[in-house]
Amino acid sequence: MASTTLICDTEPWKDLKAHVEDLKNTHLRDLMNDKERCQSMMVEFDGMLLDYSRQRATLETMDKLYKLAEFQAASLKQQINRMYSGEHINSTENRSVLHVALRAPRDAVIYSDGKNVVPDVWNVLDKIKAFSEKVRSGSWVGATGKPLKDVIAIGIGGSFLGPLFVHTALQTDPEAAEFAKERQLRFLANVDPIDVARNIAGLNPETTLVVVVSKTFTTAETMLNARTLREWISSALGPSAVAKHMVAVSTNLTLVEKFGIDTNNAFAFWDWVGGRYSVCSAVGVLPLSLQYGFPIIEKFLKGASSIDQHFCSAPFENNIPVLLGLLSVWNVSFLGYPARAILPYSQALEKFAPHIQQVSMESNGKGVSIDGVPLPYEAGEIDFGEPGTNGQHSFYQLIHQGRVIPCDFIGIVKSQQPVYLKGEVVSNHDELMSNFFAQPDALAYGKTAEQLLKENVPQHLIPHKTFSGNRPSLSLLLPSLNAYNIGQLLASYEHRIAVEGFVWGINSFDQWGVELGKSLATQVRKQLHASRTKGDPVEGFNFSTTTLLTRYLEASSDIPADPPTILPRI
Ligand SMILES: O=P(O)(O)OC[C@H]1O[C@](O)(CO)[C@@H](O)[C@@H]1O
Repeated sequence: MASTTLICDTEPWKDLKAHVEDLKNTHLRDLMNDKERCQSMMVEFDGMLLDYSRQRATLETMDKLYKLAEFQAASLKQQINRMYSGEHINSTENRSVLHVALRAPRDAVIYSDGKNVVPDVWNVLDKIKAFSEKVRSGSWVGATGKPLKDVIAIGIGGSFLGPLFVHTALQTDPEAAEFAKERQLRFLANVDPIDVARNIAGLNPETTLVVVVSKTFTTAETMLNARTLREWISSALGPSAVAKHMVAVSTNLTLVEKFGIDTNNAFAFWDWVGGRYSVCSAVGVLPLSLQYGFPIIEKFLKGASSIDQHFCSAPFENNIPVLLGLLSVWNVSFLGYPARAILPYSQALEKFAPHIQQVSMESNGKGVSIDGVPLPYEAGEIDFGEPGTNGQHSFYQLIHQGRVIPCDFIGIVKSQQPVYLKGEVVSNHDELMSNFFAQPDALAYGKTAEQLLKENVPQHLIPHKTFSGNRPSLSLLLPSLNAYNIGQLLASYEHRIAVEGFVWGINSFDQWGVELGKSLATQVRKQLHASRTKGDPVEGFNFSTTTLLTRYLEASSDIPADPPTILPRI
């Protein structure tokens, strides 16, 4: 059990604070000259290579970080063990945190509340396998007897971002793409009717299966979108078609049934799976198996499981998620860099940063310790990112010469879609990877005024063309980007974020911060209804909101009080 002492009051924390001073005058240029240091800052596991030599850290820094992690207030190893053994480490919701069980081998034993949950996990996986095979083979057909070749998955937040990331990453993997021929998978997340319009554009309800994904089955956006697509199906095919065209993924099977979905076609998961950690549950596995077939998705689960085993068994100095997590704590809490850029040099990973943004910011964006004590230090970080090289032509200017933002460069050895053009200097993937290798050095070394002078740069441009360097980054090199590697990448980041939260002494597995906005929206929804249907004046809001709401209502007063059902048409 972690102690209630705040980590910032411990000796290892204070020691690290003091250690920042030792590094103040050490430039990354100099650190990079120390080959022995660089060698010890390369870690390999299961084909993944992590190089963190471009962090503003020495081997002494790493020792101090390990000490911090081992110290009683952080007790990282113990906390990891508590997670794997199903203790209720999500204490504000009194829940275990067992997303590792979602990808555990069939014969693994993982307990939550005295029960081995692995057989339940595999019951659902087997059910998904059977169902997805029926749909994919055409033995499950729609209400008019046509096979269902298109899937719309409705869900938001954790019930959307992870599956979207994996789908986007698999789309161009030749093996996965082969199994997805003639099929489409789309994601409807935003309650904005434009998202509905875009999702149904070009689809025929007769050949479409809708998967409603919601842990709670109460999320306002998801439920309105689900009712909208239910209407889209039933207005085209009759209400009885819903049973053939809508299935659900949820922990709340009672509400699934109430909604009108046959619970035989509902795929369960459990309250010990946090929404943002649910991509390996039916939340991701069902839509992805419908698109790519279960065997491909099983490989993804195996990749994640490989990292799960590594995370709970490797010593800290060889443990990729632990190293990633500790370095993030170092950057945020000691070097004072509040943000992190996630920069995959792979277009297939274009949705990785948005997914990790939720996993990280919803997990660690907390202001109090796990015991409710206000934190005297900042926890969490601002995550953002874009695939290289697009990011280079967007926000890298700030990263090179403006603020210091530690960067994660993620590179892939073998492209999913290689292109070679006769006569070109390098292949297209080598061109991409040239940037992957160049950017970290540009950030670390920079360019001095002396160098510019030697290049005869005019004096007045020297300040503008100088790069201070000393900007930290890390590089992660994956052998390829198939389902297995995608699983590895996902689990590495999930665990990294847990490590950060464990050290900061916060609860990374609740998300109370999303509640206030939701309840205020309920009040606005009631007002809009009352104003539109009974002409009630706007009441109970501050001046600003009253003015905005009144303007909104007045400017849209042509909308009838009780309009007929209208579905988008594009
Ligand atoms: O799966 P549900 O219950 O619809 O919730 C969707 C998302 O909403 C949140 O509760 C808050 O945004 C997320 O944590 C969750 O992933």
